[in-house]
Amino acid sequence: MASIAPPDVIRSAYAELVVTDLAAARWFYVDVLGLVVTAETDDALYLRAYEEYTHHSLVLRLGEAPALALLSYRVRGLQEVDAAEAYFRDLGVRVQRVPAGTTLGIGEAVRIEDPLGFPIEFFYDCTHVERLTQRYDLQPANALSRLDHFNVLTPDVPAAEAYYRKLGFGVSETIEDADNLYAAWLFRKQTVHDIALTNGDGPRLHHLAFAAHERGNILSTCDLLGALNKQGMIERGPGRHGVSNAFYLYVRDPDNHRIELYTTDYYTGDPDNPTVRWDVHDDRRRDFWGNPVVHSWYSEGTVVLDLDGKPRALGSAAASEEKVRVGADGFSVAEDLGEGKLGNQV
Ligand SMILES: O=C1C=CC(S(=O)(=O)O)=CC1(O)O
Ligand SMILES: [Fe+2]
Repeated sequence: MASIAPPDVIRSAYAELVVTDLAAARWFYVDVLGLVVTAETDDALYLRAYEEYTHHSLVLRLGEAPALALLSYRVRGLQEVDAAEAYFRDLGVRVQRVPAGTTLGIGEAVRIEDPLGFPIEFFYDCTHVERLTQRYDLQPANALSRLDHFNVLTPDVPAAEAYYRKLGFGVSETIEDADNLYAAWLFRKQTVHDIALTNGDGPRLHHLAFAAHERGNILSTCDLLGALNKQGMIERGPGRHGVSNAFYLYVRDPDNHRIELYTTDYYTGDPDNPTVRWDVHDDRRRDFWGNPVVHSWYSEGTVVLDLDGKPRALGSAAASEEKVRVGADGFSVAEDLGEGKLGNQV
């Protein structure tokens, strides 16, 4: 029997995070990160960045405990929502067809619990709102332009990569050695990724990333956090990634959700775009300048909910990048640490 074609995914479009204090979250995402409020209710905020004309790219919903409630991809038309329903019903995962307005501003959609354990949505129709690209009268120094990607923690990166390749995603970069594939970056839009797969206990969300136009926007967020004496919300960076080449900063929100600010990765749109394969022992892979990758960045993530809103149990990761190479700080494998010598010290 002919296999059923996957839906034509355009890009990672929005995420829904559960936050425990909506006012604190509003302060962080609106007053500090500069996202724009498209709509707000007693228990939810619908936010977008300055280049975005679709209703939102982030929903913050008040709840008991911090969690990821949904990762949502936009597809190329309503017929692709139908294709998603057929494809995933054939795949045998849990599928829900939800009516327009289930999420404010989003049309009819299909929601699944994907094979990796994540709550995923596919939609096309949505409410258009003012695109603020040239509203320089509104933009702060640290303005963000758009949602760029999701990064998820999963215990079996090879299986996850194969699943996303079958969905038509291209592989832009990997981190690997002879024994393991530790991480992979996959795309549908013509940049480095819409989804990154990070080796670790999962399913958990590692981070959501917003793109800025230039490094100065990101440095302005660093300055703002310092001025507010909230520099402790900076987890990693600023720095230059090896993978993706992007300039980056990772911050933790009041519920400890991880947000990356990200700029200047590269075009991946030609059909023969080559995959960049990093050796896990290359200390430039995670930070091109050799800055340390802090332990929390490898180990911490956000709980994921199923379609009934219940937290998913975690599977344990077989391999661990951190055990092989802590990352750009040059710590080498365990025996180097055992002798008290740093892998990169002469
Ligand atoms: O977006 C990203 C691009 C590169 C990296 S890495 O730390 O350079 O591997 C991490 C990341 O997945 O957040
Ligand atoms: Fe990222």
